[in-house]
Formats: sequence, C-alpha cells, structure tokens
Amino acid sequence: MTRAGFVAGNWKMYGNLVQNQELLAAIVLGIPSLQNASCAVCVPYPYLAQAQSVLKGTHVAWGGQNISQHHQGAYTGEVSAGMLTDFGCRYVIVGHSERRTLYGEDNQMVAEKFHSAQEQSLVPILCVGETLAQREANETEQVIARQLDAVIGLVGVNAIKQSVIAYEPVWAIGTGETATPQQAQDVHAFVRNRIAAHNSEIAADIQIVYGGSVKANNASELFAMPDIDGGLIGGASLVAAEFISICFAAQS
Ligand SMILES: O=C[C@H](O)COP(=O)(O)O
Repeated sequence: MTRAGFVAGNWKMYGNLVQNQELLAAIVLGIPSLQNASCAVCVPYPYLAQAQSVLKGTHVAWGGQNISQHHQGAYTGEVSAGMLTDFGCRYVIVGHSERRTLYGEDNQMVAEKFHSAQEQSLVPILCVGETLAQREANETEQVIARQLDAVIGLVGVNAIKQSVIAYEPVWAIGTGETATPQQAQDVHAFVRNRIAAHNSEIAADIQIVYGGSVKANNASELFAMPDIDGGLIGGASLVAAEFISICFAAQS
C-alpha cells in the first residue's frame, strides 16, 4: 500500500498577526488541493484563532506545538489539549527536541502529553531523535527506542495508529545540515520495525515524517525514500513558496 504523504510546518516562536495573515493566505492560495497527501501548520498559541479563521474549510489543517500533560488545574502558563480543540486544531506536536532540551521534558512526560492529546481526539505528532553526541557514540537506535517505547508503554501500540511520528535528528535542526536521505531512511526503517514488533499492520500504515533542515530543494529526495512519508518543517515553513513546494513534494 502507499501511505499518504504528510507535511507539517512548525512555526516555533515566530510570526505576528500581520505576517501570519500574509503567510496563511499565500499557503491557502498555493495549496488548493493535494494528491494523496495532507498538510498542516503548527502555530504559536496566540495565533490559533487566526489560523482557524483563515484555514477553516481549506486543505490546510492547523495545530499547536505543545500541550500540558494535565487536563486542567492550577498550572500557570500551561495550555491543555482541550483548549486546542476549542480552536479547531487537528494536530499537536509533542516531544519536540527543543521542549526536551530547553524545558526538561523527559520520555515519561512526553508519553503523558501524547495520551492527553489523544484523549481530546488530537493527532499527536511525536518527535523522536538523537543528539550529535549520541549519534557519534552509536546510540541513535537506543535513544529512539527509549523515546518510542515510553509512549507505546503508556498508550499501547493500537493508540500509536492515530498519530504521526517525526524523526528529527537534533544535529540537523535549524543547522542547514540535513541528514542524508539514507541516514534518515535507516532511522525511519528502525522506527517502523520497532512498531512492527508489536503490530505489523500499524507499522505499515503509520506516517513517519522527517524533520531537520528540509527545504524545497531537498524535500523530494528525502520523501522518495521508502519509509519517509513527509516532513516536519521549521524554518522553511515560514516562507510560503518553500512550504508550498515541500507540501507538493509529499504527493504521490
Ligand atoms: O520542527 C521542526 C524541526 O525542528 C526542523 O526545523 P528546521 O526545518 O528549521 O531545521
């Protein structure tokens, strides 16, 4: 079977009302439809209402970049999965390496966030990936296995079915240094095999996307690999023409 492609933009902490309006309008105009692929933008919380208002009824979905693992409560500054659904979100990124590194999110917390997202019918985009030091120490597979197993251990493999997995080698994020298609493919195949050990059907169906310096000029080559189903795009998702072209590269 051919899995559908998927591309999500992660705007990180960039944008303002005026720039967003221009970017979203250009994306909507540039992506009237996609063949066997879908796309989304994950915007900062304050702009969810803006994304909803511009993207509703279009081919571009939207989502958040993080959620609390808690349902509600005295957690100053946090945002729950339910709050994202109030703004029509379909997706939420969990476990991005910037959250893991800068905000101390460990595998258990990421698994809880994944669970919390699914409880509200959001599709979690689960990020996994190794640092440069871990790659150089030949620990890539162990690191990713731990990140994946923590989630499967908490929610079970059947729940994984309703998610997207994003392999993002930390050393390739925002650095301009992309993993080669073969390096990325090797890890994607590892992730798929690890899931296949639990359930081969789910492993065959799940979308595994790559993130780390994906641009319009390298997307096709990456997405052509058998286990790479699309991308999670940082910097290039802030440039309409780049993002649109990456989304088209995920078509099949
Ligand atoms: O979530 C997106 C990744 O962090 C990739 O960012 P980048 O495309 O700017 O390297």
